[in-house]
Amino acid sequence: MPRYILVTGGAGFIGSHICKALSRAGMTPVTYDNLSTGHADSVRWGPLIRGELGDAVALRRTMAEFSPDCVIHCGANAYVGESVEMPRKYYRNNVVGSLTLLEACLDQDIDRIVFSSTCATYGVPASLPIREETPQQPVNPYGRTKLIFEMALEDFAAAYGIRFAALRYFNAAGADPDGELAERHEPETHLIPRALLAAAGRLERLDIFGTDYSTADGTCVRDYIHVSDLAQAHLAAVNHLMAGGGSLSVNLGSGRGTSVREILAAIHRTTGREVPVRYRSRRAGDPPILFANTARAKAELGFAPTLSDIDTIIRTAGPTFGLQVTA
Ligand SMILES: NC(=O)c1ccc[n+]([C@@H]2O[C@H](COP(=O)([O-])OP(=O)(O)OC[C@H]3O[C@@H](n4cnc5c(N)ncnc54)[C@H](O)[C@@H]3O)[C@@H](O)[C@H]2O)c1
Ligand SMILES: O=c1ccn([C@@H]2O[C@H](COP(=O)(O)OP(=O)(O)O[C@H]3O[C@H](CO)[C@@H](O)[C@H](O)[C@H]3O)[C@@H](O)[C@H]2O)c(=O)[nH]1
Repeated sequence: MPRYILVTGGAGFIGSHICKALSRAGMTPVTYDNLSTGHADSVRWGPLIRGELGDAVALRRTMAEFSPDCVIHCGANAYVGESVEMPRKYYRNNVVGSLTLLEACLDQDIDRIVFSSTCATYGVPASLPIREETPQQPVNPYGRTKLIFEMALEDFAAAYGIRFAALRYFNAAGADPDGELAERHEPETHLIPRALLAAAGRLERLDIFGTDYSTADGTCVRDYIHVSDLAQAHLAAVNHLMAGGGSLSVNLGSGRGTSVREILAAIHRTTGREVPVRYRSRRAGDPPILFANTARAKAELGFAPTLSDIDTIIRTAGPTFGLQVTA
């Protein structure tokens, strides 16, 4: 009997890497995706069901057809800036759509859910490194929609006996080391792909948003985690729930902070290319420093990243943009 795992957003950047990892572990991912930002040609390891999170009928039909052991819920809108301008879209998709999915799970007796949450739920953290107990005080609509669904999961778990893993990703980056998948967002807003586009001459220059932060070099610090490491953490979470493990909320990061300037230095080191830059003012809503305490991921899921050093992240992402990288 094939073991099916339903992956919403499986055609997206992170979801497609998760599907590959599930397949390698002997499971069959069933992608449920409306292809709003995902790509059909990234769905290679199981069926693609083209559908909306808000479509309760299609969700129930898909669940009845495959009887998945677990749902991994990656489908969402995920641009912080857009969420400030278009909160309606974010509440509709990330809250109403996610609740429609959760109710369908209840109705179809699917009681294991892995959720793509985010360190954006912490807002400007009260202390560093960020622990799971650090107060969650999101500073933008995107982070709030993700926190609302975390709360729904907790309430549904207490009342209806579902079990969940809320995985709070830090900054996903890099690409499949085999070169089968890439980060393909349109528009691309993330730092590393934009910097690589600039290094490759496909973008005139990279805007650096703020050089006056109270960090060592004045630029923002983030915790970059390789997308294939993230995928492995999802496998660990699925296995945890399948083995009867309890609900948990876990940070997924490398545990290290890297500044914007350090990213540019790594690109120079690994590709030999300078990134042409322009200095701009701060981007609204950007916390100065975010990085994870990773102890719980290690203790509860046995998860430790192996590809998340910056040079490996750049080396795996570089070829997507036509850049030669050092071995
Ligand atoms: N990229 C990051 O650094 C990061 C960090 C923290 C959390 N996350 C979360 O991880 C998840 C995946 O992010 P990503 O970077 O791969 O984004 P992505 O845009 O590449 O993937 C999202 C996928 O969800 C699909 N989708 C969106 N709305 C849908 C709907 N209503 N019905 C069906 N499918 C829908 C899209 O078509 C796409 O394939 C998101 O939930 C995001 O909030 C991402
Ligand atoms: O052209 C650019 C793009 C970004 N940055 C800076 O680079 C850092 C990283 O930015 P970006 O790559 O856009 O990621 P975040 O804004 O940190 O958001 C990502 O990481 C979050 C977790 O930290 C997730 O929740 C979001 O979904 C995901 O988009 C920030 O300090 C930005 O100000 C620049 O200086 N220039």
